[in-house]
Amino acid sequence: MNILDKIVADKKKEVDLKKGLIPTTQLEKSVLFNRTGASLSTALRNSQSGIIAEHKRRSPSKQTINQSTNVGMVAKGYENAGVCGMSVLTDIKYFGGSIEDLLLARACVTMPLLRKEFMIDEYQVLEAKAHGADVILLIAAVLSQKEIKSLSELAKSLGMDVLLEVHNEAELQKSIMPSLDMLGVNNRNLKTFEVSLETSKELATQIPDDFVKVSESGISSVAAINELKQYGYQGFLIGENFMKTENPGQSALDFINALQNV
Ligand SMILES: O=P(O)(O)OC[C@@H](O)[C@@H](O)c1c[nH]c2ccccc12
Repeated sequence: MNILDKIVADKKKEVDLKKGLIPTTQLEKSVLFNRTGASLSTALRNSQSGIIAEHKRRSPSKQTINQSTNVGMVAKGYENAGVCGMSVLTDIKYFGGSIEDLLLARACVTMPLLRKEFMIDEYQVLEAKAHGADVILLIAAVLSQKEIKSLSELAKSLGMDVLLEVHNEAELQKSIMPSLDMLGVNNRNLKTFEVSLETSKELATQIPDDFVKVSESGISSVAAINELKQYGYQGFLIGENFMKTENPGQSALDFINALQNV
C-alpha cells in the first residue's frame, strides 16, 4: 500500500465515524451553510500575483513544518499580504490539521478559503460548506470519473468553486468536465513525494483554456512563478515556503512584494 492508499483507507473510516456522530441535517443547520461563497477562480483571474497560501503544520513528507501557529493569525497575515485565497489543511492524522482550523480561519477573514482534504464522500462536501469553505479540492488520483462528477456537482450546487488536482495526463483526461473551475497540477507525486515543476510545464498545454490553471507544491521563488506564468498558470499554491518561517503572513507579503518588483 502506498501512502495515498493508506490516507484514503483511514479517511473512509473517519468519515463513517463522523456520519454516525454528526448527521448531515445538523451540518445543514450551520449559519455558514447559507453564506454566499467568495470565488477563488474569479480572484485568480483578476490577480497579478495569483498566490494561494496554505496553512500546513506537517505532512507525510515533512514531519515538522510549523507546530506553533495560530491559524487565525496566519489567515489574517495572509489576507493582509494580499493573497488571492488560503488553503487550509483539515486532515488530522497525516497533516496535523482539523475542520476547526477551517472554522477559525473563516472567523478571521473574508477571502476565499479552500478546504484542503482528501474528499471521497459527499458528506465532506457538506461539512466543508458548513465550516466556511468557498472551494473544495478534488484529487483525481483517488477518485473515479463518476465520483469527480457527483462531488463537483454537489459543490457547485452549494455555491462553491472546485479545484481538481492532477499529476499526469491520464488523470487530466478522465477529469475534464464542466463542473470544475480550476485545474491544479501537483508538482509533488503524492505516492513518492518527488517534486518537479516540470510536471506543471508538461501538462499545461493539455488543460483547456476555460479552466484557471493552478500550479501546486514545491514553489519557493519568484523566478519559478514567472516561468510558470509563461505556461499559462494564473494560480500558485504555496505552503511550506511560507509556513516554515515564524511569520507566514510576513513571508507571503515579502514574496508578493518581490513578485511585483520584477
Ligand atoms: O508545501 P508546498 O510544497 O508549497 O505544497 C503546498 C500544496 O501544494 C500541498 O500541500 C498539496 C498539494 N496537493 C495536496 C493534496 C493533499 C495534501 C497536500 C497537498
